[in-house]
Amino acid sequence: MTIPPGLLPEGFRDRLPPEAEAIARLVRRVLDTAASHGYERVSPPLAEFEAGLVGRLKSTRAQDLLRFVDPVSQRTMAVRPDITAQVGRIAATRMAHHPRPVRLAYGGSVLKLKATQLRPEREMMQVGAELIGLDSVAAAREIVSVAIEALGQAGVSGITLDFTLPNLVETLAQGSLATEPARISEIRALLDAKDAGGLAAAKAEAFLPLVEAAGPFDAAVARLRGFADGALVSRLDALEAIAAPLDAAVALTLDPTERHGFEYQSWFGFSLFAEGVSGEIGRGGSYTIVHEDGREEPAIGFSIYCDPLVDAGLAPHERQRLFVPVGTDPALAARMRAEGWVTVAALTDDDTPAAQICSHVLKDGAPVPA
Ligand SMILES: N[C@@H](Cc1c[nH]c[nH+]1)C(=O)O
Repeated sequence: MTIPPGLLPEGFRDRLPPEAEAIARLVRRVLDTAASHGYERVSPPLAEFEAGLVGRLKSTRAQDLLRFVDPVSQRTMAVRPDITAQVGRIAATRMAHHPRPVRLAYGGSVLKLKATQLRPEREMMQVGAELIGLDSVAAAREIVSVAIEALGQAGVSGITLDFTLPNLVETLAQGSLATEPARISEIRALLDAKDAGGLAAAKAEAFLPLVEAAGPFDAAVARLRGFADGALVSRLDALEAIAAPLDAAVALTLDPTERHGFEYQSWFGFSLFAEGVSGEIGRGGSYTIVHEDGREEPAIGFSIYCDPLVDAGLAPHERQRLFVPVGTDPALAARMRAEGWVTVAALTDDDTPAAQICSHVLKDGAPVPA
């Protein structure tokens, strides 16, 4: 079968102007915000040995990776589906002796093996920050506030933050809601489906309050406090402490059993949404990095997905384009650029502002609308 020219595999695409620039700018703004809080950039490779991507964080599975045999090393390599695991590898190896906590930031493409209905694209631009060495309330507060500040700097408004407690069900099942290990996955599936009837039929009514509580943060916390389990109470206290300093403009919700996309997160997780954008724009939480000697280290971080934001028309290009006719003094064009204009030089006499998508033309030394 011949592949038509220009056809890309399903889930892949070219970004054209102005979207390619909008993505780059979004990445830049998030990284600049993270840098201003002390997060230094690392740049791991696009692909690496499969073993490096699966072992480091709990529950990344080899079958979820796009794998191939490297003709050079003859070993199985995989394209990264998430940069967090690579940052974990760096922190556990080359930066293992760096004083803790280590603050690192990253931005780059990731590749998912399969698209989802909500996200048909398989390649995505991920940008984020990780704090390694701590997963305390103070660390969570910092990570959540840097994520929200970064989105604000990138021009994203109408943010909703949905808290979750990724390993709560396991904790309760080993504690006050003692459950046989064999039944935990059945109960998890019923909780995922928010199947109250199913939980009752499975004689797991004790977990029902977790389904019923999901919703706006304050009301959800109040409901769950009635559930009064020691482990849950301490997590609710932690969530309240994380939520307290947040800008009132950020809408807060809590879905205590949401775990979709939180395969490796531990006690704390959150998803980010923005008005007018379908699906999540970011996600984060606490997790554990496994070192070479088996030692486990706590960490916490966030990732923002730039594609849905740009697809929704956010982060538009605000600089205006100025058409510079043939024969213009280069020093004048340079002055315009210094003033913030994008200058587009005509290289032939028949070029036009319309052909160069210019909003203005340089005429008699000054910009005038085209
Ligand atoms: N990398 C995770 C989010 C995350 C960052 N740090 C911790 N969790 C994701 O994209 O789902």
